Order: sequence, then C-alpha cells, then structure tokens
Amino acid sequence: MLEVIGLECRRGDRRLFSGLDLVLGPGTLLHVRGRNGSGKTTLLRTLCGLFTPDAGEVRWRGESIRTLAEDYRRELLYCGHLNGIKSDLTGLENLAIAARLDGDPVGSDAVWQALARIGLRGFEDLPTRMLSQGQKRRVALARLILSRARLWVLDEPFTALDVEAVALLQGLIAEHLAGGGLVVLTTHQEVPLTSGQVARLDLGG
Ligand SMILES: Nc1ncnc2c1ncn2[C@@H]1O[C@H](COP(=O)(O)OP(=O)(O)OP(=O)(O)O)[C@@H](O)[C@H]1O
Repeated sequence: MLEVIGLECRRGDRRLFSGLDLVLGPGTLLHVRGRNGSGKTTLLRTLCGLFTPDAGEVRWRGESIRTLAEDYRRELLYCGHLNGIKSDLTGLENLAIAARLDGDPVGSDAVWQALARIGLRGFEDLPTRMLSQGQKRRVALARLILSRARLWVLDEPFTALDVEAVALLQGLIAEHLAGGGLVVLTTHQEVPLTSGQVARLDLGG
C-alpha cells in the first residue's frame, strides 16, 4: 500500500540515504531508527510529500504521491515534532481547525470527547501556549482520535509524554493497526510497540 522505490535524499553535500526500498501493508508499523542527524525526519517528510527526494519515488496504492497530491494528503496524518498547533488557539479550536484542514470536519462533541480521552479534561478552553509541553503534545495527538486517515506518520510522538500518555498513545496505535491502518514513526525510546506487524528500518548504518 505504501511503497518506497530507490529513494535517495541529500542535505547539502551529505547523502543521508540512497537506494531505499520499502513496502508497508495494512496493519503494519514501520519503526524508523537511527542516531541524531541520520535522516529520520527527512525520510518521514519525504514520505508525506513535504520534501522532494533526489532520486526514487514514494507510491501509495500503486501510484506516485506526486500524481495523487490531495488524494494522498487526505489519507495521511503527519504529526511532526513541532506539534503543528497554534499557541494562541485553544485545544478545541486547534483540533476543529486541523480536522477542517484535513478535509474531514468534526462536530464539537467529538472534539470535546477526544480531548477528554487524551487526558485534557478541564484544559479544553485554554490557549495552548498556557499548556505544559506534554499537554501540548497531547493536543496534537488528539488529532489521531479524530482523524480517519489511513496512514499515520509520527515524528517522535512519545517525546514529553508521561507514562499514562505513552500507554494511551500505544493504545491508539494498536487500534489503528487493528483496523488495517499503517503507521510510520520514529522514536529514540525503547517503547514496546504492541500488536500489528512491526518492521524496523535503521538509518545511518
Ligand atoms: N533545511 C536543512 N538544510 C540543510 N540541512 C538540513 C536541513 N534540515 C536537516 N538538515 C540536515 O540533514 C541531516 C538529517 O536531519 P534529520 O532532521 O532528517 O535527522 P534526524 O535523524 O531526524 O535527527 P534527530 O534524531 O536529531 O531528530 C542533519 O545532518 C541536518 O543537519
């Protein structure tokens, strides 16, 4: 379903990776590992079509993501390590806007429920700049509850999360995989990744 063919990415005069081939099917999680600077974020952004590779191609359902453009983006949820939330907006506003931008508007009940499930009951109406790092990350991760995207691409999703939130996120990932979803993630932590099939990719030799 997600295919990578002969992918090469350079930054400046450094070749981060080349000749990278991958196939990821439904219910599969790809754990991308590697030291700082090995190219994990670059690979994730390339899989999302946010960075143009120097060679090779990313395909979704057999078609180039360049050709699919919006049709691919609708099936994709990217959560980068900067969270992608607006600090002047509340958790409620951030989630409602993110869902609309994803082309998948949701009702306010669903947004309240998502924030409650992610452990932010009582913090829904605060501008997110007033939240702790872990709470901001929880707002970003609440998008996973609301999204109907088939492919989740998550850059360091466990960073700043406490034990309870790590377990919550693991549960969300497990549910997504059980429903035939795909997940690509990076993490430096040794987090047991439950259920589904887990593939590992080590960058940087
Ligand atoms: N915009 C940029 N311009 C030039 N070089 C860049 C740019 N962004 C990243 N790089 C370089 O590309 C290399 C890979 O960066 P990347 O962020 O993909 O690594 P990473 O494996 O995700 O690292 P980390 O574990 O620290 O998050 C680094 O050496 C970095 O300096």
